[in-house]
Amino acid sequence: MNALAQAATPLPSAGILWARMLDAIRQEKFDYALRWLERMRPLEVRDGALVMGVPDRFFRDWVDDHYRPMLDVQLARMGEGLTSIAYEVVEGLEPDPHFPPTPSVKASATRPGRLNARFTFDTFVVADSNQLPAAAAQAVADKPGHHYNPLYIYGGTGLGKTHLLQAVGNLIWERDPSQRVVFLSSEQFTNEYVESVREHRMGDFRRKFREECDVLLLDDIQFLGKREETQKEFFYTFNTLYEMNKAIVLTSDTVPAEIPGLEDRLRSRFAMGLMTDIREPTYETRVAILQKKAVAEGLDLPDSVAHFIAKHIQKNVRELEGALVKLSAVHSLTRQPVTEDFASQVLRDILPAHSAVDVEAIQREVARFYKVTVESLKEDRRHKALAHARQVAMYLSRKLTKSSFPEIAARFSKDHSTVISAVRKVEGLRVTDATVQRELAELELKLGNP
Ligand SMILES: Nc1ncnc2c1ncn2[C@@H]1O[C@H](COP(=O)(O)OP(=O)(O)OP(=O)(O)O)[C@@H](O)[C@H]1O
Repeated sequence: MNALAQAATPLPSAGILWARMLDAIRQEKFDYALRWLERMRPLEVRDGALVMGVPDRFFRDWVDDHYRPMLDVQLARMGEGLTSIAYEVVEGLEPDPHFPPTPSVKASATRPGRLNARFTFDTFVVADSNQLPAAAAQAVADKPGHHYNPLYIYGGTGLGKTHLLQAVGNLIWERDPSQRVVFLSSEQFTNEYVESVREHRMGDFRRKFREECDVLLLDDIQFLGKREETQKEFFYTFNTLYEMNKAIVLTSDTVPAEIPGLEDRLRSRFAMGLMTDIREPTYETRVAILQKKAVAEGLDLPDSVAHFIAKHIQKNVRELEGALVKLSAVHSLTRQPVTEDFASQVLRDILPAHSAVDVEAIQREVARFYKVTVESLKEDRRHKALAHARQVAMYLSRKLTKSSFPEIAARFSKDHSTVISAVRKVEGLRVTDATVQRELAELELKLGNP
């Protein structure tokens, strides 16, 4: 038994299993992964799954997107018969004392909630496609409330908006921990508002966002347009903070004028400071990002392989990062040299040539196959056959396209946790149910992915 496992003896068996896994991962030198994994807390073993506590849904999706293959391999290697890792959001989760964090995230215990120490200006690659938003974000962090208030950053998915927003919060807090930095998404703002109304705690809500907030960082404000009452509340929050010269930074997938349902008075206020977009990275930027991330990951990435990946993954920094993490994980496990051939083999699922099919095409094919309508796949009806078709469509969307859980969820008008559980369910059925196995094989053949 290794030292960690011994130290963890008083923990339930989930703790011991996790200690063993972490130890193996440490020996494989997945230092980058460890910064994330060490922040999870083993909770229990349930239904063949090791259930891990995570601080929030964002964290869960990131770990699941980037480290699932590696975790699956480690889980299988333990030979305890566990088949998957499940996650549960645990409010106020702090690093487990049995698994002390690496120095880079040591401060995370007291860092304002939802701020992640990984997203800093140091780890952000500045290039033509993001120069202005990066400089503006830096200016806000240097003198909060004085420049560009509000700063409004918009652009496509996976291009670094959240990263910049977090970098502002981290830098302000690191320089002056007395600054009350509030970071959250507009969905979280909405949820907190609704909960406060329901529980008659509006006083607490207003205190949090108007009085006890020096810097408000609101991510993905495009969702604000959907809720009239929340918008009204946000309007007063905004005005109060603005009048007190408190810094406000907002991100969105589009300009205010194109956010459906957004009130005019908010539109005009969002435009009062600086509005700036992050564009898709150029070829050179993609190579630079890959090289910088490879250094952080401790991966020796030959130029030819960086160029190979940059050539194939063009739109999205999140995907570039995912590719690199996967490459690094497989390289550490197999010790195969990192060449273009190796990269094309390891990344075959995520390189575009293999993902020509999109979610809409999958919905059409699945609907035809199960003799239901595409519309019914997006409804809430729980009729058994319909639910199965919907789950299969979600599973195939995840498997055959490069879409993230939230992107797939949007296409099915569902919450992304619904997509995650659907995918898990069908993954299980694929192993245990011969009929489902046949259905999937046939559908994948039809979708051009034999
Ligand atoms: N210029 C960059 N330098 C380094 N990392 C980057 C850069 N741009 C994006 N990333 C990384 O890419 C990933 C996705 O970025 P992020 O989550 O900030 O995207 P986003 O624009 O907020 O996307 P979404 O709209 O889908 O939320 C993150 O892990 C982030 O660290």
